[in-house]
Amino acid sequence: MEPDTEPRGTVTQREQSMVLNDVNMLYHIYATVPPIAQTLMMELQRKNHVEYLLRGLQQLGPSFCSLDANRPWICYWILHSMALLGEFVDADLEDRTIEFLSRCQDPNGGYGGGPGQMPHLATTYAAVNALISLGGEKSLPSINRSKVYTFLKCMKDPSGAFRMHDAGEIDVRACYTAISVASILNILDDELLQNVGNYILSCQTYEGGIAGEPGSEAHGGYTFCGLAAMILINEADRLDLAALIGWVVFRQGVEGGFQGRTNKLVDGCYSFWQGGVFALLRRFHSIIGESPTPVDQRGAECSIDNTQTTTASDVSEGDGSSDEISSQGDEHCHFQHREREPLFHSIALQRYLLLCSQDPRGGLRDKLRKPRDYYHTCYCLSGLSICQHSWLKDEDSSPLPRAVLGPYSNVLEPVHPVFNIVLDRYHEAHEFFSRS
Ligand SMILES: CC(C)=CCC/C(C)=C/CC/C(C)=C/COP(=O)(O)OP(=O)(O)O
Ligand SMILES: [Zn+2]
Repeated sequence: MEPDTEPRGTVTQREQSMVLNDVNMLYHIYATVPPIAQTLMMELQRKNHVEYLLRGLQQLGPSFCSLDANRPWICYWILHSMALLGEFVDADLEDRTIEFLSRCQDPNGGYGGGPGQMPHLATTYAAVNALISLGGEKSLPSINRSKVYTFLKCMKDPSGAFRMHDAGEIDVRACYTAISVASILNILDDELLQNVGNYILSCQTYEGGIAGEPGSEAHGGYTFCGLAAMILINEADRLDLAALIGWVVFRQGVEGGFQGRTNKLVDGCYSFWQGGVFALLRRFHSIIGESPTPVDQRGAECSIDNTQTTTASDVSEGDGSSDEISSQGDEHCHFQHREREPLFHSIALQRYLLLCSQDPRGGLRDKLRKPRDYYHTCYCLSGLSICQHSWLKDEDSSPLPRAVLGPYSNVLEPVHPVFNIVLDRYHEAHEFFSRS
């Protein structure tokens, strides 16, 4: 038998070079086609994405069994993607979705993966975010907040952390989903808050990122969850933020996309889990009135160019003669306001999302050769929005053209990074739950 030559969970050099070959080949094709074809390749295929999303939502009835314990998630992934694209669903689909999610609500509080299923924190978070993404006067009142509160209290462990479900596992995901739901529904109190920060703190690893549980490996998904929860409970400054920033900046690969953890492949969904960490850090620093130190200040003295279309060659290297991807950043200058530059390479990430993750027939995916799915569609679009809106002076202004790769019509709605809900819907929910 062959000895195990690679540590468990680590990608092989062969897997890594296959991904790089695919990506390099596509970027090379992009660089050699005429400008009109480049524009097409870099365009967000809105119409096809909407068609793909609506097909998924229409299938959510009892016959939809493929992800039976995940149906509130499917609702959230689709409705949030629609909201990012600035689209609404029609009244019939809206009613059916609200009715379906109400049937997932447990009589004792919280939402299960389908009607009659055991309530679970992940599907409770998904259902609440789905209903908020839908918005409107029927959707928000359908959430039984006092019962959700009872459910959250039942999930609270004496240690301060949360369990995913009755007698289920304790982890950072459970802490984030509980705190996120409680916060947006305006039911967060001292009892729910008690000691949750200590648990999250115990999950920050020697690498600087956050793991799912104490002693595990730092991962983008859990780093997002841990930091977002710490911001919500006002304890983010207890984390070693310098180490966390140091960890996350090195998760962006030469392909432009992010990996979830050290020595793993890039994947489109981490555009949000890791890209969202930068948006959280920016938000946190603006709350406490500081500016995060840019890792790369090369753009500091450059002037703004008003070109309407930012092309992928804007991210190519040196004299532009090579199509190969280099691990070095680009030499382009974007803004005079260095305090608002993102700490990651936003244009390179947009290039990865539009060229590699986007399926031109609609939907987005992990990487080339992988199939599209609703999870990746949601988190790739969320990451794209984070990129486009990462250079703003404030959250209400529109992105500058140079911040947007491809035609300006690619611009998506901005998200609230803590909840991953489109900003308008977040404000509507915040207002609604503040008065009721
Ligand atoms: C709100 C909520 C429920 C958040 C979930 C956050 C999240 C995405 C956690 C990731 C969990 C994890 C360790 C995946 C590794 O999968 P893998 O080994 O297949 O992937 P990898 O090779 O990219 O690490
Ligand atoms: Zn993924």
